Amino acid sequence: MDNASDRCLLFAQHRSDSTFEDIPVIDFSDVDTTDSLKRRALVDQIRDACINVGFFYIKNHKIPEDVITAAVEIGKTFFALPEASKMDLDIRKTPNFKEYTALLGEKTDPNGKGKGDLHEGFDLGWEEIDPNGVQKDTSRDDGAMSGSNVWPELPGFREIVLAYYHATIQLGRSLFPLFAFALDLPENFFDDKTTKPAAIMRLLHYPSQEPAECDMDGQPIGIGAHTDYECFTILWQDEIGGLQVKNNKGNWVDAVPIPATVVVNLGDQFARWTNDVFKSTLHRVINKSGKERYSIPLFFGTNYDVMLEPIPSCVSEDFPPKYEVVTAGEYVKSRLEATYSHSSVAPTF
Ligand SMILES: O=C(O)CCC(=O)C(=O)O
Ligand SMILES: [Fe+2]
Repeated sequence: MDNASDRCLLFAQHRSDSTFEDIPVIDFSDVDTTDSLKRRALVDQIRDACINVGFFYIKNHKIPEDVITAAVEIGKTFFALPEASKMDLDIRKTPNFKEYTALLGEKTDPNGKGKGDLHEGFDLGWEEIDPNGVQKDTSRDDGAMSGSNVWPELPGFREIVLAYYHATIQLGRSLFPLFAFALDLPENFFDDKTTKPAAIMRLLHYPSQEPAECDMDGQPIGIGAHTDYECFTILWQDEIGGLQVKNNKGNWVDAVPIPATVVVNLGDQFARWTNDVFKSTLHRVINKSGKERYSIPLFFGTNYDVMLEPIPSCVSEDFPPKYEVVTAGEYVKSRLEATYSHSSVAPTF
């Protein structure tokens, strides 16, 4: 393949005509292999999932189970605190979309008919782990979500949550060379674009909804239909279920919980960068299980100042650029502002 048009054709050939009914499960046991055939086999599965589904599960992801369990449990402890103490950390009191969002505080589908999303969340951004437990000033001034984290006064919370955060960041970093390979780019293509990655993590809690509340007609929904804003999301979900992904036919496909996996889905930064060769797929959550649901998405974006311009292998005369070029930070910030804009109390951006 020696010109962009041929490569676009190649990507188009990978696009299957049929719509997906299941989300593929990809085994990452061989992610560090030096065997080029095995690596290519892994990349082929990833390319196929990125072009046709926009979602895949990873099994053998190497995030230690005890690190996950500890983060989930301390998250449950946080959400069980009295509402007043959680509201001390209200996201509207900080300039960079950090800390606590109450039930109905967000409306992830700004066009949705409901009052907002039926979940509460705790948001944090990039922060180094200090072995002495001393909080470093990690504030950055290069875009939305870049300021320092603020932590609840819950013993162990910061260390436990950051341990999960950094284990998941490590998995995220191992994905970029694979995505680059899948796009016929040098494997280090994303290295200089992810030196200060926008890596936003959320602890989420979804109360159960009555089935009658799920008719989408003016009623709240766990999280409204949306695409994610960054390059990709790594999502841990518990065994309750409720995440749904929209396929090409317009049907909602359940992303059923599979033990010992994480879900990866592509976001809008990749869709813009690849001129929609990689899909940023609509998804939503409805928890009608009768039980509480917990999940932890980590949104892995590029440095905020990176221009989201289509990579050459994804544009040609037949596939002209679809999106206006903006920086990654401007894009994420505009989407976050839309998500919170329905609230009666405006955040202090
Ligand atoms: O909780 C989930 O399963 C999905 C959350 C999600 O889509 C998001 O936070 O963007
Ligand atoms: Fe999402």
